[in-house]
Amino acid sequence: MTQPAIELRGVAKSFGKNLVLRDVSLAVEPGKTFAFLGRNGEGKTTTIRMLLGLTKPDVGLIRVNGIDPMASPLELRDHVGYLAEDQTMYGWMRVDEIVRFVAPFYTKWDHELARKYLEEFDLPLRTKIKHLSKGQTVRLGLVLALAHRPEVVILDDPALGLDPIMRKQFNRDLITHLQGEGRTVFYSSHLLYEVEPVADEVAILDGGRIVRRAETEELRDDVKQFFVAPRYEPLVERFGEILDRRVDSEELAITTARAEAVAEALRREGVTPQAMDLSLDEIFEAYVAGQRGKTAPPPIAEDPQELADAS
Ligand SMILES: Nc1ncnc2c1ncn2[C@@H]1O[C@H](COP(=O)(O)OP(=O)(O)OP(=O)(O)O)[C@@H](O)[C@H]1O
Repeated sequence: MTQPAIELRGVAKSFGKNLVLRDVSLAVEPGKTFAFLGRNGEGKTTTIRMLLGLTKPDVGLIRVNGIDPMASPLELRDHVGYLAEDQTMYGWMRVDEIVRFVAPFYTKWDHELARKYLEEFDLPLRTKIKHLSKGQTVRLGLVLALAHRPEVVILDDPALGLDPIMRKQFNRDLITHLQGEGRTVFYSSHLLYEVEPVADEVAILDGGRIVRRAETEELRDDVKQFFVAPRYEPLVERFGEILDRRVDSEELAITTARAEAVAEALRREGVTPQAMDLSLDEIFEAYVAGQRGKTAPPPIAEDPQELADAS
């Protein structure tokens, strides 16, 4: 087996009494774009800081291109490009100045590539950073993260704060400049739909663990919502991993991660399964905020007429 580009094994991390990561294990194959998803505060940035050797795990093993980030932080720099969630740069520097400033930190800096990216991203060389738009700042961050041709690129919610058009543009830039060159991308986000167009695989972090890891197509096939009479709840419980359940008038709406098994079990009972495809956002929500344990009360109608109709 080839060495994974990124590997975490049994990683845990607490801050005081706050147990943020309980037991995180994952391996990313070289050349893949891996989306690391979780709600705000779930520990995505903490994981990334550990990959960069900035935070020490309490227990567990971390390797990036086979390098232990805590033991060899300098060696790691040459192999990794990093774009932070709120890239802060010296506002008084001009675009060309920051590129000249950052280049000597890397032994493999490619001046020609930096020049090419600056041109392709349409960045104004003589403009001060504080006068760049949010979109231009993110693109400049990308130039600084990529011009040393790192094998592994780590992006921490990079499109946060960009408008939808700019987010799409950012993803297009990623596809053009990273995936074409076979680099490994670790893309952290709290929005599944945002990373879906570029991700080969997604992992969902919740409660300090990876609760699901899959290709996006596989997720769509596996996770569906079924509408069944309440008496079939135990059957669905037996055959499907329940992620969410809600009462919807006379029926139960159950979201399961084993759609095929549930459909088959219902068919065996002579019931034609009513399965609904879910959007990626709904799938993500089911994993991180679903009502698994007990039947949730019906949603409260906000419209007074709806309330009157329901009574
Ligand atoms: N240095 C620190 N000291 C104490 N607590 C910390 C520290 N760093 C992170 N935390 C806590 O760890 C938890 C996870 O934070 P983290 O920034 O890793 O989450 P995240 O998933 O990246 O969130 P977001 O999407 O909001 O950036 C939070 O409760 C945060 O307050």
